[in-house]
Amino acid sequence: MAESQSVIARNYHESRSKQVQEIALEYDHLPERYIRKEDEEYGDVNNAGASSPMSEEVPIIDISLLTSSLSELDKLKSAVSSCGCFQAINHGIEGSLVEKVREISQLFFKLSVEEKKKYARAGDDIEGYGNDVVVSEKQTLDWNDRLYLFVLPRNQRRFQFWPQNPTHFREVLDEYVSKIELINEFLLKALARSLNLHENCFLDQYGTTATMEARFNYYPPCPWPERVLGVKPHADISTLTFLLQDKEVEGLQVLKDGKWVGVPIVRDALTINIGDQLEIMSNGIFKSPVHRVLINSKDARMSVALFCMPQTEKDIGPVDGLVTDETPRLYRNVTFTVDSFFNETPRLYRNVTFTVDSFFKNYQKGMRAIDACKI
Ligand SMILES: O=C(O)CCC(=O)C(=O)O
Ligand SMILES: [Fe+2]
Repeated sequence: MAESQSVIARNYHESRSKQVQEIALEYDHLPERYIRKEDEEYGDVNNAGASSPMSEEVPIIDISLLTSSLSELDKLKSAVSSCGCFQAINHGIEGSLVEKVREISQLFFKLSVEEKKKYARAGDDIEGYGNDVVVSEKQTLDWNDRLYLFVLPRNQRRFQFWPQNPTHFREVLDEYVSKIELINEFLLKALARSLNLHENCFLDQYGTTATMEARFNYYPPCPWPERVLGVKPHADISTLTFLLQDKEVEGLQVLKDGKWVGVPIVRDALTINIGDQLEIMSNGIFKSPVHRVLINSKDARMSVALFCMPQTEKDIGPVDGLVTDETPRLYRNVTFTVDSFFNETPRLYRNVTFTVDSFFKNYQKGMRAIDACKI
């Protein structure tokens, strides 16, 4: 009894104080806190460990054609209305910049844990370097270390969390963020046109000082890959998410018609998915997909996600043209805010409040933030 208590205590302490990268080096045991539970899975559990990269399930869209080709626009609409994600090619970001983004991520995660901890997240914060955010003692932890940064608005950046090593980290990230800002705007217009709406209808709700968050993900290999998940099933709270996948190591899956579908690596492509806020704005036509990340026993995997969000505290709701007698409003309005993580006195709004911490709390309980907004 005393022994098992001490094992529990050891596991608990480890999951709080150690990064996954450190745990992965001790090949003798897997802390309990990381072992996945069946009741946290979505979809067909028999399919839970399967990885089936099927490129036809996640369409490749040539986004340079979206202003000139109606068939490409239609292909985009059908992709985001079914699996909710696509692989964007010809996005206009030079290959050399994409490579640099991968490189700064790689160089950062290669630093010693002590060096990385200079940018460590505070216990009650999301921003910074760390592993899974702990909101409950029962929560299963993701097999993932990350660096989380609020990159927009520019005047609210907290540079104490932006690595100075590698030295070009800040410059490269800033350049990449500027490019993604433009693609995000371009795509929001194209998505509106694909529904025969005024091209600014999503952008009008978006506001003038948008929010963007960056998450650099590092997934160490695990000797028991089927017992952990890199990221638990979740949907993003964003409007659009831009993901730079690892160049060689797969792992991302999206839930499509109750089955997990692998998202293959497509050279030079950005993997883009709809987030909850665009599902709400489109009154449910565009789907914010549930997705997760599998781990393997041999190779570490890296990815960089940029989450584009509207200006905080703006009212977000289904756009006028999409609410009709035949297609009634499916969601209440939401207001997106960035609250401190353990804020015990949440601010009240007229509408449902979508906070980053409510997202994490729902996520850790296996629920979706968007469920609270359904009528
Ligand atoms: O690493 C990936 O491929 C996906 C990561 C992800 O879903 C996230 O950071 O929200
Ligand atoms: Fe995600």
